[in-house]
Amino acid sequence: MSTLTLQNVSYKYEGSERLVIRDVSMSFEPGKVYTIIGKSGAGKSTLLNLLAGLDVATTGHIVYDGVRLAEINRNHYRARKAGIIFQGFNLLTNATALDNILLSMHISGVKGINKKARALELLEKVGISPEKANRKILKLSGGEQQRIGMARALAHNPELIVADEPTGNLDEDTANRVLGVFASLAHEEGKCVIIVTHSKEVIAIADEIWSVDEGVFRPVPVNEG
Ligand SMILES: Nc1ncnc2c1ncn2[C@@H]1O[C@H](COP(=O)(O)OP(=O)(O)OP(=O)(O)O)[C@@H](O)[C@H]1O
Repeated sequence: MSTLTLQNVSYKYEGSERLVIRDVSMSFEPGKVYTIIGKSGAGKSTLLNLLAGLDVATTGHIVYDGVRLAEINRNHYRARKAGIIFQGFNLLTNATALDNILLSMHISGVKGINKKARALELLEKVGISPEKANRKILKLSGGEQQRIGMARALAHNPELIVADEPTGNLDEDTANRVLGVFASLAHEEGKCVIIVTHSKEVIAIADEIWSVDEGVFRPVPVNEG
């Protein structure tokens, strides 16, 4: 398992002079849940995009497994190392939940396991029954789709899990189930889990809390989160 390190990372969007991430240096370790909190527009999603390899730092470096993300094949990084749970990460709506996951496994080159059994097991973990697994995405609710997105992100057994408001659409019981999955990924399977959230329940499972304000990141004592 590898550490994800940010070395003096700053970022500005193309065409803009304003830094939305300002000189961030921090490390994300395996085996921990991190939450990132902060006001709307503070820079949380921008940071997640950088960690997920969807964009590269304007200055500074993001290093994973000893290599700079800017210098590797980031498609490969996303397909093999990182599991990304974003609101806008669309599922194929005309395919079943199960097929969405099987397709993702195929793209990531998952081999040597019973893929269907693994997909059904992941869906069951996030509370999607085998009956719903065989339904087309467009016949499932927003919260169900969100959890299928989560199962899909976990399908290739990533070391790093990056999630943007993963409990946003969920009722309390379902949110608790999903939080249990995140906690067990970190604490039992040794994954690194990074979650952007406004939810107190999510913050409660964090080992480390970071607050972002105008692109500047600061640690928050866990009991004050
Ligand atoms: N594509 C873009 N081009 C230019 N500026 C952008 C772009 N996307 C976001 N921004 C700006 O960058 C800043 C940080 O945005 P970001 O989406 O990271 O905030 P956030 O903390 O995730 O907010 P929210 O909680 O509302 O999702 C904001 O001022 C936003 O307006």
